[in-house]
Amino acid sequence: MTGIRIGQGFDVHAFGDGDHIVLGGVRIAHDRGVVAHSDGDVAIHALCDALLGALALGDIGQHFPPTDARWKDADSRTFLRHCVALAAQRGWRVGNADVTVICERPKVGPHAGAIRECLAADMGVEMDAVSIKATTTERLGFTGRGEGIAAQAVVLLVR
Ligand SMILES: Nc1ccn([C@@H]2O[C@H](COP(=O)(O)O)[C@@H](O)[C@H]2O)c(=O)n1
Ligand SMILES: C[C@@]1(CO)OP(=O)(O)OP(=O)(O)OC[C@H]1O
Repeated sequence: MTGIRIGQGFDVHAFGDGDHIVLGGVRIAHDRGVVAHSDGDVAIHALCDALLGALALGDIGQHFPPTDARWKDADSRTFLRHCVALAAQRGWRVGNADVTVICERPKVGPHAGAIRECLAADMGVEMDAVSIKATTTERLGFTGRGEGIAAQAVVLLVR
């Protein structure tokens, strides 16, 4: 078996009532919340799917079914640490990860440092192995209309 694996993930949640969102494990004050079974952390959900993809182990909904009451309002960091443990059990560790968040608001840039710190801790890597970026869609589409937030992630696993 070769010494590297790559995976990618994508997640979307609709905005709903609330006064904050959780992104990359960090609580960010906002005039909307997200509609989700868990805490609705799109960055971590995309990262989990990237990890599970690299491992060819299905997707987040198969490991943490939205029909399971255990995951109601769950802290998504639990999911991320579980996916990293699944990788470790198979001899893999995270090489680096790159996440793009897609929304008009909130601004992600001011929180990037805290998010990278949080994700790096959960993945057992240095902060310089974790990238978080953000983009608007120039007011186009569902993110552009402020209806929801999306994230995509790419992860490299190494032996
Ligand atoms: N939710 C967001 C969206 C964007 N940013 C930062 O603003 C820059 C410009 O965004 P464009 O969509 O106009 O390219 C972007 O490069 C990010 O640095 C952000 O922090 N949060
Ligand atoms: C995270 C889980 C947990 O039940 O539910 P949601 O918070 O709704 O998030 P989603 O991105 O739809 O992934 C599915 C589930 O695994």
